[in-house]
Amino acid sequence: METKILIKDVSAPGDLILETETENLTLEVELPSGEGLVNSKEESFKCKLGRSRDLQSDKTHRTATPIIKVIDVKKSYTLGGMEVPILHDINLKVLEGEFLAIMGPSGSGKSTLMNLIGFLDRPTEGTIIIKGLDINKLSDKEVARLRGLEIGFVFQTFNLIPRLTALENVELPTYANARSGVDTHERAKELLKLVGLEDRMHHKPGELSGGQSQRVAIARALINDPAILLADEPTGNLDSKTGCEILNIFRRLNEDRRTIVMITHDPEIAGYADRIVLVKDGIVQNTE
Ligand SMILES: Nc1ncnc2c1ncn2[C@@H]1O[C@H](COP(=O)(O)OP(=O)(O)OP(=O)(O)O)[C@@H](O)[C@H]1O
Repeated sequence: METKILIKDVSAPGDLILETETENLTLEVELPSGEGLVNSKEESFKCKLGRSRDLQSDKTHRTATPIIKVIDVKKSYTLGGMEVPILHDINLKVLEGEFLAIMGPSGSGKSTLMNLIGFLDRPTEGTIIIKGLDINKLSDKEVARLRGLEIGFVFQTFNLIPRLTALENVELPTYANARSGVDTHERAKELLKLVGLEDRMHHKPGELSGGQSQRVAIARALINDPAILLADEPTGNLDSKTGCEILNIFRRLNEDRRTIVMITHDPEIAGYADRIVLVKDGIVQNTE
């Protein structure tokens, strides 16, 4: 039996919010009953690596508008008084609704690039524009707010707070930034249901498996309904089956219009994305 959820009003407390603030669209999401984005009973959700034909043909949610623009960006670190260049003249556009994989060898600058895209760091030179806003023209406070509302992060090591429950971890970002009119407690519960952790809400990270922890991290990343999800080796600490389930969650989120940028060194995992860019020695080797 399937449950149909019709999401109409993003402002009503308790609603599952899957829309951006600016695009007040009606959206239908069909989920297997009680399973959210994860179906542990396997049937309706095939865990298969690689792009499915359906995925490639159904890209109606993608627009031609770049949501991320990286323009002539350089990044250096100062080490022992010396400036060490890490990224050289990076130019990259990510379209709204796109699923992009960034690949490259260890030390090539992938995480550095992701930190810049996620406004966790500022470029030494060049411009980064997220949703039309130029980081160079924003104060630290404005950058923090934009990051808190529009960007969700998922890391290889989950980065959950050990003494907080899954539910408390998911709610945590809303103490710093939250969208007005949203019941964040209810939304955190809905998101945990969505990732299949309804029965683990009150467990602490030490009582969860790696896959469950990563699902909590994904729910946390979605708590403020960000337009962009940034994932740095999200399956790096997981076995292949669990990693595959996480990738399927990303795929569903992307089908629901979320822009995803994922770092990976694994070509098979990168094959899940719409497009792959290669970073080598601090240079983007291909932009298409
Ligand atoms: N805060 C920092 N200070 C100095 N050097 C840094 C800093 N962060 C990263 N680096 C250096 O920048 C280079 C690129 O690091 P980065 O983490 O971006 O690579 P990566 O491609 O993500 O690697 P990996 O796949 O191993 O995670 C490395 O040589 C690293 O030592």
